[in-house]
Amino acid sequence: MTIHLKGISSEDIGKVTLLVGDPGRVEIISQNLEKPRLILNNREFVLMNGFWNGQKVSICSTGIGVSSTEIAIIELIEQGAKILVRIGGCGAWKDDIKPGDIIINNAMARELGLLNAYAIDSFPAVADPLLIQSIMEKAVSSKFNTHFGIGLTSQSYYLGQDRKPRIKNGPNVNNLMNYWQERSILNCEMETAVIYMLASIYGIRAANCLVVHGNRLNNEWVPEEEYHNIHVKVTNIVLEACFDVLEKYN
Ligand SMILES: O=P(O)(O)O[C@H]1O[C@H](CO)[C@@H](O)[C@H]1O
Ligand SMILES: O=c1cc[nH]c(=O)[nH]1
Repeated sequence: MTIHLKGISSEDIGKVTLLVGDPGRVEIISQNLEKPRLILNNREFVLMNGFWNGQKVSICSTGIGVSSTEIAIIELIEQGAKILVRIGGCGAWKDDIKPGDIIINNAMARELGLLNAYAIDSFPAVADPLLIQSIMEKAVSSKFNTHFGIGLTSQSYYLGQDRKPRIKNGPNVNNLMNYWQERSILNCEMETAVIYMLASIYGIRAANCLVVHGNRLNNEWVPEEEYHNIHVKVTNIVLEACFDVLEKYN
């Protein structure tokens, strides 16, 4: 079942698999690992593995959005991935969340029909509670401002995230950001719901730990180099949390 993650085997998958959207970020965060090794580079999918405190970890890019993420997750899980954590970027939709802060989402809202090849819309997009708790504790004791709550996974970057390209009105998007703000949504990105739903369907653990790339209300964004450095630090926080959960609960 590795039509896109061509030729990988269960040997390539670590005890923990970190997921990023951007293929370029795989190598950046692999600097946290000992003996980092490139396993695969095909289309939007880059897979590396290495060791963290002697434990095997893999890092895989999912590309942007639902379809490429579904492909990566199915192929990783079917090759034995048991813990998936998305370390990615997001936009904050709440005024007190600053660029460079961290957001951990316990659940995701999403548009109707997302993953309806797998389950009807009432199926939840929720994180593993133990993993989320552990990541939350590590993040809070780090120097980062950390926020916790429900986010939105959108299938669109422009109109579906309340941006205004030349076409300013779609069938469902009037006051979209305001609609979700009134429902206490913290942030928006494009992959987490897919990961949470497929992990729940397969009975494995998943969580996220996102870096706020920018605040959509005041349009402040983190400079690119700082943004990458934050992802590197977040990777260590997440790995500590995952291996704590593995040690306590297996
Ligand atoms: O920072 P990454 O992980 O690439 O993710 C975010 O950035 C992309 C949009 O620019 C989407 O994939 C969104 O979820
Ligand atoms: O606003 C943003 C920022 C990062 N990723 C998104 O999908 N949206």
